[in-house]
Formats: sequence, structure tokens, C-alpha cells
Amino acid sequence: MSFFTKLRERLTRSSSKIGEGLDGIVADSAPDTNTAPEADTPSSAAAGIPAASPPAARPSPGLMGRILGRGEAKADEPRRALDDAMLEELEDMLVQTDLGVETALRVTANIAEGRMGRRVSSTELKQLLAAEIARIMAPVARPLPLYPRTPQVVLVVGVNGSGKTTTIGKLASQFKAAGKKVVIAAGDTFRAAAVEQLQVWGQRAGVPVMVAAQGSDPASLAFDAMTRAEAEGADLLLIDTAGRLQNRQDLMEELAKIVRVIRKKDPTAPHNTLLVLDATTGQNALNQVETFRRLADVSGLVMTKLDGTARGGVLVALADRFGLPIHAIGVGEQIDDLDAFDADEFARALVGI
Ligand SMILES: Nc1nc2c(ncn2[C@@H]2O[C@H](COP(=O)(O)OP(=O)(O)OP(=O)(O)O)[C@@H](O)[C@H]2O)c(=O)[nH]1
Repeated sequence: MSFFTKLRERLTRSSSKIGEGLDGIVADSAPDTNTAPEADTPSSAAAGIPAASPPAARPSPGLMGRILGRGEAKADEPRRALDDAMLEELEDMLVQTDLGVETALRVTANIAEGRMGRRVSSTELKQLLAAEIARIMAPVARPLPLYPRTPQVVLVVGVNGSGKTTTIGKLASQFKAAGKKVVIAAGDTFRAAAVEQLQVWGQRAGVPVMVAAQGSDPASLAFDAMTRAEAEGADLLLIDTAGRLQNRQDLMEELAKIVRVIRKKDPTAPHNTLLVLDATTGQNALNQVETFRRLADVSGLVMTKLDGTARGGVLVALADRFGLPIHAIGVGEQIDDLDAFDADEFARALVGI
């Protein structure tokens, strides 16, 4: 099964909330159902495609073409004239689906631009929304960069339970399968369960997992792991870290010490600091980014658990607010349930087209 198919199937809690929301908005005041769309269809305008072709013509191929080519509006679909009341409903619905107020306002304004008074169907609204979401997310859709310098040190941060361990396990497996030599350091030395779980992932992937005695200094483990990664000629060193936000000062010092120590070996390390976020936390993910940016030099995001939630829209808010690269998304607990983030696919899956 392709990752897009999986994504579409597993994002249904988010996409049905948005889809039903849009259907409801159009149905709210759609007295006549058989009005044909006006010449400049919203979908073509959304993509910046000139409305040269008649509404029934197939959209041009390519990124936007693929978005707009799906779920084409049927002639007999209910329609509603785009007015202030409708835009307000749209904005409320987007806020409820976790896009956040600022992003919801911007998206709604862009959808409205040049279209006030036009009669639009739910399908057209979905197409417009998907195009807007893809536009916001395209600049941040960047896979984890790989550098020629090895070992590339990837520090993985995030609150407990966000999916750090699982993400490290999945990344390690996937990089190993791609021919990279990987070492994992179980840097959350206080949590025996996290260490054990990493060991299980390491065994599964055939990747060594460096562990230390419970409660010992994570920085010292990171140093040892760096030494081993260098000695073994590893391409990647993935370092798990603690996620105790209850005591931010301690955590900040712990992370800073890990960084200080690995820089003794390589002044350019860590090369990436990945923040892992749990989609089910919704708007709280925005606060977590703010907090972890203060604690560590976050260079990119991974969002997990998009499968179990109707709050997937938060990823759009994150992209819009912070502009940090989104390297990967997780839609389940298996190795292949994590993949690079693709803006176009995500936008279509989120809106359900
Ligand atoms: N459904 C789903 N579950 C996930 C996903 N990613 C992780 N999980 C589950 O979320 C739970 C927490 O994940 P961990 O990887 O242990 O999270 P952590 O951040 O390392 O947390 P601690 O081990 O508590 O520090 C586990 O049961 C994972 O199997 C995902 O994309 N989808």
C-alpha cells in the first residue's frame, strides 16, 4: 500500500470532520441546487490557473492539477453564494479543525479573494481549501537532509509520549534499509521503559543501541555513542532525549550539556534537532514548539499519531506559524507507518479528496 493511500485511509477522522463541516456550511443556505457554476470556477482561480477553459474541462496536470483534478464538482451539487456569513462559518469550522485562528483567517481570506457572491459547491470548497493548504505547506515539506559529513548527529527532542522512541526506531530501520550505518543512543536514561523500547526497535532494525545505567548522565552516554559512531564509521547517530517538561530548567541544562559534550568531538554537531509532536494534542503542539525552541535549537519537526485524531489540521497551523521544515509524519505504530511529508498529498488527504 502506498503511503498516500495509507495516509488517506488513516486521516479520515480529520478529513471527515472537515468534509462534513464544508457540506454543512453549503447546505446551511443552499435553496437552489441546480445552478451551474460561474465561468471562472473557484478551483481554477485558487491555483492561479487562468479560467480559459470551460468549467467542465479537465484541469491541467501537475501539482495543482492533481489537487484540482480530484473530486470534481457535479453539476447538480448544492451551491451557496460566498458571502460574509458563509466565510464566518468557514472560518469557525477551520478553527474547530485545529488550523488555529490566524491560519483559519488567512485561508478564508484567500478563498474569498475575487470570489465574493459566487455560488460554490462543497466539492469546489474542498478543492480551494486543499490548494490553500498545499500552498502553505509546500515550503516546509523537506525530508531530513543527509550531509556528507559523518556521523551525522540527530538529536531527537519532545515531551514524553510524543512518539520519540518510535520515530527513532522507524527512522533507524528505514535508513538501515537504505544502506546507511546507524547508531542509536538511548539518552532518556531515567525511563527504563523508553530504553527497553529502543532496544526492541534496535534489534528489529539490526542497529546497535547504546544504553547507560538508569539515572546516569545522558551527556556522558552521548559522548560514548559519538565515539562509537566515529569508530564504526556510522553515517547517522540518533540520540533520544528526555521529555520532562515539568522541570524545564533541568531539561534545558541536560540538553545543553549533551550538545556541549558532542561538540567536543564535532563542533558542527548536532546537525539536526528534531522535535517530535503528537497530533492528538491539537493546538498544544504550537506551545510545545515555542517551548522546545527555547530549550533547544529545533531544526525540524516530525508529527506522529495523525491516524488517531480529528486534529490533523494542527500541522497546517504549525507550518503557517513557524515555517520549520516538516521532515516526516507518522500514521501508525509499524516501521513503514512513517514517511517523508508531502504537502500536496497531505492537503488532499486532510480535506478528503
Ligand atoms: N497510532 C499511532 N501511535 C503511535 C505513533 N507513533 C508512536 N505511537 C505510539 O505512541 C506511544 C508513545 O510513543 P513513544 O515512541 O514511546 O513515545 P516517546 O516520546 O518516546 O515517549 P516515552 O517513551 O514515554 O519517553 C507508543 O505506544 C507508540 O506505539 C503513530 O504515528 N500512530
